[in-house]
Amino acid sequence: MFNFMKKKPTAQTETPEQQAARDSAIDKVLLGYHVGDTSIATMVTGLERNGGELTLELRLPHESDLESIQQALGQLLQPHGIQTIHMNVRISAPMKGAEANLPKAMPKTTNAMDSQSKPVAKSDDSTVNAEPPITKPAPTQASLSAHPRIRHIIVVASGKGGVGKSTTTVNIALALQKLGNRVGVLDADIYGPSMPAMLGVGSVRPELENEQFVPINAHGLAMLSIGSLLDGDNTPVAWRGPKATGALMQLYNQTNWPQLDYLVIDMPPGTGDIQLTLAQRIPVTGAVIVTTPQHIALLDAQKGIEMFNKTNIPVLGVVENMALHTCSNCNHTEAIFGTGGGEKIAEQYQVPLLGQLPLASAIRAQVDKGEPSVLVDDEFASYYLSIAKNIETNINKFAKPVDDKRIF
Ligand SMILES: Nc1ncnc2c1ncn2[C@@H]1O[C@H](COP(=O)(O)OP(=O)(O)OP(=O)(O)O)[C@@H](O)[C@H]1O
Repeated sequence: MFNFMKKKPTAQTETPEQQAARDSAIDKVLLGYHVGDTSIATMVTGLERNGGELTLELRLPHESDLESIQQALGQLLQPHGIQTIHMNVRISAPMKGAEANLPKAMPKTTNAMDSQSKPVAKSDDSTVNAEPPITKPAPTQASLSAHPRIRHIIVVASGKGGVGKSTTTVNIALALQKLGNRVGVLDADIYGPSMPAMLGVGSVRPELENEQFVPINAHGLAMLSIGSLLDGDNTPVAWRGPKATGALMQLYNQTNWPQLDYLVIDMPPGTGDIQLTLAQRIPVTGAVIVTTPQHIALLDAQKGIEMFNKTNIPVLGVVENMALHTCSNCNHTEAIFGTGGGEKIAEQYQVPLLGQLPLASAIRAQVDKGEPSVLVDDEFASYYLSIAKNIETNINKFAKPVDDKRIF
């Protein structure tokens, strides 16, 4: 089920349970309604509900019959308490050379009770009007409510792939658990979901309970990965745009997360649309940026920090991975890539340097075995524990305001 819900604080008297039930019913309607052969849920790029008022952002195929979509959704959603639907529609450009008679835009507001709604405006100018701008501003972090059962959401990001983000995520999550916290992990790395293998649960599939995913118990962590939902072994997922963000939002929203002190999200590498959308839709307490000492990785890390600054997500700090080399023969540790990269970036952007990690074949060997360093408490566990302690020290000042209606 797709769920793009952003709950706005309203004067409504819905309890969180009622909100969740209504949101879930709306998701089902969207999932079950098809445009051509495709569920309209995959065309939703934004969704917000405020009581009986629903705002949908949609990207529809150019041949869509907007008027009948509008009326059908109105009728289907009315039994679920939706009286008004606001729709902002982008129409995909037609195939080159195709005849087109594209609608300009949906009427801004539709009364779902009114089956005699006005015809959709049409335009003959397909080139100019194929992509009418979305007029609604993107959601901001300040407008997102905290998850009812999750105290802190931490995203672990890197501007560049292969810097050890997932290895660091899994070890930090285990370290936070070791410090006495209830911890969940959401593997959002659609390009190479590696959490299940790193936690030794690669072949386990999550169960469904009341149409919600039940996270996999991975050494005490509540883990869910886009990889756990794929049949293939290590095939990178080439999803893009709304489909990817829709699937990831579904993992976040449609999962029966237990009571958690921390949900650690392993983000896809990079600073593109998917990362930006996730950062705008999930109520994040703070971001951890993983980088390596090499200059190019640092430049990419800067892009990451700038993206989080733009979306008003506090950067909890930078982790410099593979900063030191530990010789597997003599255990001597040395900064073979030079020193000071992480410190420089931390200083420049006024963010803490949470820690520096050695490049050590044992760290790789442990995650390859599905038994990360912190789990087996090897000589590298203390580095991750120290980072987790630094995160704990910093995080409370960034905590999201707690909703009065929280159910714990
Ligand atoms: N500190 C380290 N010492 C030695 N090897 C490491 C270290 N950190 C990560 N690795 C290894 O580097 C490789 C890449 O790590 P990882 O998959 O965590 O990176 P990533 O940034 O998540 O990659 P991607 O962006 O492709 O998902 C893995 O083989 C991992 O075992």
